[in-house]
Amino acid sequence: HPATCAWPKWQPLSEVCQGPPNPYIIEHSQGKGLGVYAAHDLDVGDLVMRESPALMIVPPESVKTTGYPMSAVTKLVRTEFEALSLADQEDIMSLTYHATTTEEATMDRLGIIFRTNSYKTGAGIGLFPKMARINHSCRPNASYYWSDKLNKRIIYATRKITAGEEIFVSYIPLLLAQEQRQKHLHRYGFECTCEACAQAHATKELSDDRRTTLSKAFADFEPQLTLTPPKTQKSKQRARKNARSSVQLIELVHQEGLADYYAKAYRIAAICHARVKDWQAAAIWANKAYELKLLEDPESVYTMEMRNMTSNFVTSWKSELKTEGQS
Ligand SMILES: C[S@@+](CC[C@H](N)C(=O)[O-])C[C@H]1O[C@@H](n2cnc3c(N)ncnc32)[C@H](O)[C@@H]1O
Repeated sequence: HPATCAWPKWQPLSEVCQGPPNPYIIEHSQGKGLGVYAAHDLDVGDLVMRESPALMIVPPESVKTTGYPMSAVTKLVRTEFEALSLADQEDIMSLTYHATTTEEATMDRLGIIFRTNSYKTGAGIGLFPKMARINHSCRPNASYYWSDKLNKRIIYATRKITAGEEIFVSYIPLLLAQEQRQKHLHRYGFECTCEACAQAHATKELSDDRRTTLSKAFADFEPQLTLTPPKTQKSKQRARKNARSSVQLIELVHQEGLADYYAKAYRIAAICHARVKDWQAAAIWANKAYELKLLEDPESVYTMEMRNMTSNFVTSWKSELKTEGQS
């Protein structure tokens, strides 16, 4: 390999550098059917899988109360499926599925497989037969994004993963108490026994509290995330309070081990500290968010946003230091 090949860190595959064998293996997972395991140690940001959809559809508009019109989806899926090779069709039909009683009465097996295993891909929904073997955890160690440019879905480690450890993503929103999470998971047909759900009662209550507090805090912060400086005495006071609360938010998200939400919390802290002109803290938090966003998707608008914020806050911090030095 050339010296520039930094596999398995994120890097577009070149013709020269194909990297070592897959960073994952698919094997039996106790009580969960098949699962995906790390073939070697993985660091935060390391690539786990990159896969193009074996089948992709652009669904009709989703209805707020009932979701996608499943009969239309099933029809689209069937058309795409019939254009595939026999081997690809067999691969898809071997995937696990779970159907509700209504689904069993109204949908065919292919439609149900698609519903249980598909993921969003920008404007479409795709089926990725290898990724479809990844099981769910309410405290996952991996996350994903869709790259339009590569036409691939990318799964990367969000925590350190040791060789042999199972790789998990989340199928559902995670800032919910266990009971609500379980309701979301019913459509996949299993009772979750992940490390977050299997905790003893008292620890689980604490975990539920943290998740509901985080959910409310993220929603409360949202309308206040502007870089316009506060003008009135009252809004200055609120901005100072927000800066303190944003640090508590980070502590909470770390305590809960929800790596999927770290960058979101760092971004909030960066903006809140910029509003009170604490440029050093603002720059540090923005840079932390940038580092995570960069690992996830170097080209996303969120990565660019955090890069710009970091550079602006560093500039303000430098000019503050210069002014202090002159006085
Ligand atoms: C997308 S598939 C994942 C791969 C699947 N284990 C297989 O063998 O193909 C989703 C299905 O996996 C199982 N599953 C996923 N996460 C699980 C978990 N945390 N506990 C138990 N079963 C799980 C459920 O049967 C679910 O419907």
